[in-house]
Amino acid sequence: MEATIEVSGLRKRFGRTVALDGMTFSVRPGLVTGFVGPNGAGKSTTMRVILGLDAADEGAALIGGKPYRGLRHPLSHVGSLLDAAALHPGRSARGHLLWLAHSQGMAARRVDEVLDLVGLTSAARRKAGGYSLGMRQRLGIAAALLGDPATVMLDEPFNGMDPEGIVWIRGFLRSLAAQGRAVLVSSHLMSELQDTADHLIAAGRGKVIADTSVAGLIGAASGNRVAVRTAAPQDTMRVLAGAGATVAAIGRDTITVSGFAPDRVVALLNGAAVPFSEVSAHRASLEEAYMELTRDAVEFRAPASPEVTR
Ligand SMILES: Nc1ncnc2c1ncn2[C@@H]1O[C@H](COP(=O)(O)OP(=O)(O)OP(=O)(O)O)[C@@H](O)[C@H]1O
Repeated sequence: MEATIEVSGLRKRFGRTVALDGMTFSVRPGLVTGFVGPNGAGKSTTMRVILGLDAADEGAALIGGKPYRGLRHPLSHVGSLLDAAALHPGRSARGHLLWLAHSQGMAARRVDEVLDLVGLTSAARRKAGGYSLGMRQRLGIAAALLGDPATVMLDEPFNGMDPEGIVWIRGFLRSLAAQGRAVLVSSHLMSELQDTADHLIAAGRGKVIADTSVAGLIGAASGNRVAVRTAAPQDTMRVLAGAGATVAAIGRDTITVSGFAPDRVVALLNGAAVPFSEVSAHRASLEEAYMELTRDAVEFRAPASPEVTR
């Protein structure tokens, strides 16, 4: 079966709340697709509809061309992590997975394989009630992989992960995609998906507001911009905006400049005796690219309101 998810025209209301308002996108094999958007955008509801846990009022969700309920051995087609907290606290990780494997007619050997894949082998016999949220996420991911599915769908898998866990999960998601699987990962923090997602579906108010490759998004957001690192951001902005550049503050000590080549930026700052530690071609972070996409960036444009740069 092909590793794809196709969602078309999903609509769903909970009473007066419109959770899904025509959600439409597809997830392709061999890529990590980030599913992003603010709280309440409809990400979890979409995933629940894909898995047949919620019924849509309208529209269709297909996994490898079939609705979830039409899959004969669902866990071998799609693995999912929706709520890592939903565990029996008295059961060990191994016990939990054995129970799941048994209910699906899978061999116990596969349980040890997935425990190893997610790095839980040494904690496998401890009770899950004592697990940190990060360990529960790993256990949830192990459960998702039990059936060696072509499609993997994880809702907020970075939640509760420590920095080491975040690095691990990024690499892990990349390896799942490299094996040809279709991987859909939701997050409301863009930084989590940095260097991980190949493609991005951005949702807002129950529908898709952007469906784009990450490389294209970052390329477009980077533009022909120059990044300046400086301990004097206000002076830097004043001088460069005064000379006609479009400038934007993207961090405490980083300014981006459009319209000027790096050597012109250096000459202007030197000429005005403004200190800086680095001037380089700018590569937008995923978070920055997303902010631009959703037009949240704070921008200072040259002639518009010079007083803001003072
Ligand atoms: N079972 C439910 N009953 C009532 N309203 C619900 C239910 N599930 C979701 N909603 C509402 O539907 C909307 C979409 O919620 P959803 O959880 O899908 O968003 P989300 O993008 O996953 O958000 P988050 O990032 O917070 O998980 C929200 O307004 C939410 O309050």
